[in-house]
Amino acid sequence: MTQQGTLGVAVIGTGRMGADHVRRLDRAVSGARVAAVVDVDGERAERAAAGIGGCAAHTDAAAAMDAPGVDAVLIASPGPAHEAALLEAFARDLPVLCEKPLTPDAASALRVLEAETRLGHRRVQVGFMRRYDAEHLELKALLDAGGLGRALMLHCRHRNVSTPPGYTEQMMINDSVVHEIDSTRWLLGQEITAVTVLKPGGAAAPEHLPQLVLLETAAGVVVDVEIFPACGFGYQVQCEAVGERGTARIGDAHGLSVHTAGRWGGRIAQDFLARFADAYDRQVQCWVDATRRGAVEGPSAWDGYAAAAVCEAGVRAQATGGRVAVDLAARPALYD
Ligand SMILES: NC(=O)c1ccc[n+]([C@@H]2O[C@H](COP(=O)([O-])OP(=O)(O)OC[C@H]3O[C@@H](n4cnc5c(N)ncnc54)[C@H](O)[C@@H]3O)[C@@H](O)[C@H]2O)c1
Ligand SMILES: O[C@H]1[C@H](O)[C@@H](O)[C@H](O)[C@@H](O)[C@H]1O
Repeated sequence: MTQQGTLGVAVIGTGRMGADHVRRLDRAVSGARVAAVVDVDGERAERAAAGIGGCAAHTDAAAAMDAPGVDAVLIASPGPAHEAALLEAFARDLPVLCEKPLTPDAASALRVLEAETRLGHRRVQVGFMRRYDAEHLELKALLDAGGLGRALMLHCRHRNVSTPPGYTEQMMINDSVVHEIDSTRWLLGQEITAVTVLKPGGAAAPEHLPQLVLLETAAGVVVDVEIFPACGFGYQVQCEAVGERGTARIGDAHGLSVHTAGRWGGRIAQDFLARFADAYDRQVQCWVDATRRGAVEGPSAWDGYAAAAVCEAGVRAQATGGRVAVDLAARPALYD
């Protein structure tokens, strides 16, 4: 860190999410600066570094981590590239904020977990940003206080306007429902034990049509998630908790509601960058603050691994049409 204690961050991957984090670290977050950016596409890295004083552009993550002034790493490359970057960061004992998913499958997530366990201390915060969203925090506080009595069900909806090029059916689980998997574990404080996937329209449902993902938890809570990856009209993340003594629901905010000329209506966010802007800011600020104090907080590598294990069961449930039990390794004491 510099004399003033400013955290020098290397951002790996400067695509949609990485570029947004570069802007956030440069302009919205206090106590940090972008010391280096990395992208396998060198021109993209150069564009991300342009205008940021003292920020070097690299095409190799290891070289960026060794550059002067780099104290911490933010990984925003695609999921399959996360394991290699995490292991490079561990080799240098650098703190990491890693975008979700920790890695795209349970075996590689377990390797990361074991590598961090060998270090003997936590190094990773995983980018499950909903844990920093004001509405999700309010719902969590209500559930923790027992405001609904014992929780019994969650009804969730996760809708995107359209699918990006190369989107696959498995990405509905690995890329999108992974968020509901993490919020279920976090909101309820329970592991998920089984997954079933139902496909309206038949087994050969194409990847732009909605699916229903059913999660069962260790204490018998049932969670249904509608994942609709190309709904066409907006980006929606909704969750209704049902307890023994009442219900509570988040995600309905439409901003300004206008009633005029026999009609009423509001707006719907078009993407996650708009809907979760405050949550991303809070997530990165909390990571910077904790890192400057020498602490590691927030969603852990265990949370990343557990989510990957549930996703793996979910992808199998998608393929088989059956109920698939989640196979979870024992939790190392580091994550108690
Ligand atoms: N938390 C959220 O809401 C959220 C939203 C979107 C994406 N994400 C996550 O962020 C990550 C990036 O997603 P995106 O939408 O920005 O993808 P993207 O395709 O827009 O950008 C990825 C970038 O990484 C670069 N890249 C590829 N391999 C690399 C490597 N080995 N080293 C360095 N750079 C590499 C690519 O050239 C590209 O510029 C993914 O893990 C994704 O799941 C999270
Ligand atoms: O990668 C994105 C991102 O993680 C969003 O938060 C999620 O809502 C989308 O469904 C997913 O495709």
